[in-house]
Amino acid sequence: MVAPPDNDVLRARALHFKHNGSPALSGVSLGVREGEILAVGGPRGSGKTTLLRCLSGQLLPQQGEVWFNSVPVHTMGPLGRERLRRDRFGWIDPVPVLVPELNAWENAALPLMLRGTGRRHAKAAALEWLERLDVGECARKRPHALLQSERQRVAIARALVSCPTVLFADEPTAPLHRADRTHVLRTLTTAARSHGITVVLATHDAETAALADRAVTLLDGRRVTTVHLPPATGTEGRAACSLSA
Ligand SMILES: Nc1ncnc2c1ncn2[C@@H]1O[C@H](COP(=O)(O)OP(=O)(O)OP(=O)(O)O)[C@@H](O)[C@H]1O
Repeated sequence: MVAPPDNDVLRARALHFKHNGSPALSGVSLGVREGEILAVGGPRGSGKTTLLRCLSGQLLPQQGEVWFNSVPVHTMGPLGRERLRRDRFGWIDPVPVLVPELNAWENAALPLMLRGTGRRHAKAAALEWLERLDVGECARKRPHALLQSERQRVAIARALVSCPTVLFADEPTAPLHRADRTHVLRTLTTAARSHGITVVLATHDAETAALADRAVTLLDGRRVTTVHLPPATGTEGRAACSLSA
């Protein structure tokens, strides 16, 4: 087993994963460089979520390797992977999952408190992120009193609050109106770039993928060839298109 190159914070080698016998990933390999925003594109059911779950240690591939820096995630036990996720990774689901008994700032502050940060400091950091995501006024409301789009912004604040090494975002703007998506995505990508957070972003939306530094595309659990295009004037990030399966 050989660790990935130094500039890859994450690397997958020949990943295979089947859900109850049905293939979701069939030999996917990729590297994610430190600090980059990588979009994982592809149509529904192409394996994006399964790939992010394998990369983040939530699922163990049946074959293949996942490396986080020089750590072989695929050989770690459940406790080690749980600790890795708590201490180094952030996660955004397409649908916000918040703790119903906690208000918005307490939800957003959770990752810091789980790492042992004091309540005062955790609250200040959570409030700052809620403000940036335009839900500062919701700080004292519980999830049931929030709109779905507000809950998703709280979930995004929670994912960013601890400045994770890698943030996995699975269709993070799915519950938002189209008009809100660009603002939230820009907040997310700007925050990631300014804090050096590596982002792996699953999306089937080309506009979202265009905010990334690089895009890879899945089709039926396999990577398809990706070509990089130079940055277009007035747009953030670079575009990419897939040529062949
Ligand atoms: N828990 C599960 N049980 C059985 N099959 C599953 C399960 N999760 C995913 N699959 C199947 O695995 C394949 C890949 O699914 P996955 O969710 O990874 O794709 P995706 O590209 O993220 O799709 P979407 O854009 O719809 O979220 C699909 O055929 C899907 O139906």
